[in-house]
Amino acid sequence: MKPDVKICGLSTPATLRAALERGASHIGFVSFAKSPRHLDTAPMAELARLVAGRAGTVIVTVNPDDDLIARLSEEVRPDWLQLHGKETPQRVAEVKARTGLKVMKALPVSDARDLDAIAAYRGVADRILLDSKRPKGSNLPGGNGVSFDWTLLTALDPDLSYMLSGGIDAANVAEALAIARPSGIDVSSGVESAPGVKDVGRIHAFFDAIERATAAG
Ligand SMILES: O=C(O)c1ccccc1NCC(=O)[C@H](O)[C@H](O)COP(=O)(O)O
Repeated sequence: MKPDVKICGLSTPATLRAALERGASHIGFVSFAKSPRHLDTAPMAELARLVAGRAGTVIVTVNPDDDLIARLSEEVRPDWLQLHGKETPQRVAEVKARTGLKVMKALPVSDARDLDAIAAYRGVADRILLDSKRPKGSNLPGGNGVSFDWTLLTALDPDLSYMLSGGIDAANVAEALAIARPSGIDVSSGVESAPGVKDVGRIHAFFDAIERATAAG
């Protein structure tokens, strides 16, 4: 089955259009000042208008306070908020209740024990996103272009609907899908030519690789 595909950290109309034309299910915009992919609210809202019903618009935030959540929700009108910090299950529930938006909760994984955290968010978050842990020296909790051991995920309940992310690109996405069998794949660095610079050619190569992998069964 074809996985959902989230292209994260888009910041130009041309790369956004390429992702939409190739059938991205989710388009991610980053609201985190330290990120090379950060967008202020006004340009984010402008790009979000181009998505308009063609995919789910996701705003990625890290431990956002209520003011930021309100501003992003009102000005950008996303479908999803992705919480990529240390938000508790209670905070996820509160954000959903305050905004009425769907929430994707990112959980960092480096070993099997990290998967224990999933239970507390299941049924609270609308989707779980399993990402690599922040590597030493990085000040970003995501978008680092590093992967983790996907074989850990073979132990998960097959009914868990989650997105796999972290260091995925056109060269390894077939392997990621074959090993982990996630219901969705998320990519950022793997479709960039430099940090924060999305590349139309790499976006096409990424979708080509997914199409080859899923056509092969
Ligand atoms: O992408 C960022 O700059 C970012 C900053 C702060 C929090 C989260 C961020 N990205 C979240 C994502 O969903 C990325 O797509 C995910 O971490 C995978 O990134 P990559 O390994 O670069 O493909």
